[in-house]
Amino acid sequence: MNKFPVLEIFGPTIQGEGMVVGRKTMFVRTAGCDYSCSWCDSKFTWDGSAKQEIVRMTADEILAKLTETGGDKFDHVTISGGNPALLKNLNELIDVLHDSGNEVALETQGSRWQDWFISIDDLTISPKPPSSGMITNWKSLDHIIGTLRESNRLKNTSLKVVIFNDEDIKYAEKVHERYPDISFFLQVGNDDLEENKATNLANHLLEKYEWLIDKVVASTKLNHVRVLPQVHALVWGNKRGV
Ligand SMILES: C[S@@+](CC[C@H](N)C(=O)[O-])C[C@H]1O[C@@H](n2cnc3c(N)ncnc32)[C@H](O)[C@@H]1O
Ligand SMILES: Nc1nc2[nH]cc(C(=O)O)c2c(=O)[nH]1
Ligand code: SF4
Ligand SMILES: [Mg+2]
Repeated sequence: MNKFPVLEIFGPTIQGEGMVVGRKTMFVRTAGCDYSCSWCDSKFTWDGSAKQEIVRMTADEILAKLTETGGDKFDHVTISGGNPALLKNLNELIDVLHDSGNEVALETQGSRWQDWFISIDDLTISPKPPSSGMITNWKSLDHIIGTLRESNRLKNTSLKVVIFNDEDIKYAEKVHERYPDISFFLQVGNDDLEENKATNLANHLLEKYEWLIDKVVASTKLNHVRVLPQVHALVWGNKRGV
């Protein structure tokens, strides 16, 4: 069996973002990313600072740890990172999770395709706007969305763009125009990753949320969309493992 680099296994908690926001879920966070977003809230997955915490685990070992941590208090597992789409054999984990009665969600940025995307129940693709410092490879994104469409998986797929400024709004409009039939989410960007008091962060992020709502309401190109904050950031602030 293949081993996967795991940085965190936690929960049950709620999915704080996007298409299944509020859903009770466990999290598996893999190490390693092909991007380096300026505002990444999970930099420890790729900047080397948590290198000694990475554990190489088989799918069975991950399920055992999920069960040890969450008991029988979960039936949904979200895989995030880093970019879990760097892991070619992750189908092994998805199969083990499905076989044990779980639904499986995945968070990725849309830079790499994997064949196992078609077995994900809740697939979130989060292309990165200009504020991240990353450049979108539209060919890759077209290929990913096109393959999901041909495989009849668009019902299981969503796009989620994190917004920090006006340029990011323009980028979100472009993404939504390019893939109009995919469930589309705009998410408040957290620009204060150092704040360690949850209530201070919540007050700040709620102001950002109001700004984002105002922008989307005023846009003629963002109609069939949803606007959300990171609910976990409102409740627990910048705490890790929630
Ligand atoms: C940490 S990433 C891991 C998965 C994948 N690498 C990706 O970016 O989609 C999970 C989600 O958190 C979002 N995110 C990261 N930093 C953020 C921040 N400072 N504020 C709001 N959302 C953020 C990402 O855009 C992504 O949708
Ligand atoms: N509660 C909670 N919801 C989340 N949604 C996406 C997360 C992520 O870091 O990928 C995340 C996370 O870390 N915690
Ligand atoms: S793609 Fe995701 S994990 Fe990678 S740097 Fe950007 S936000 Fe962080
Ligand atoms: Mg997060």
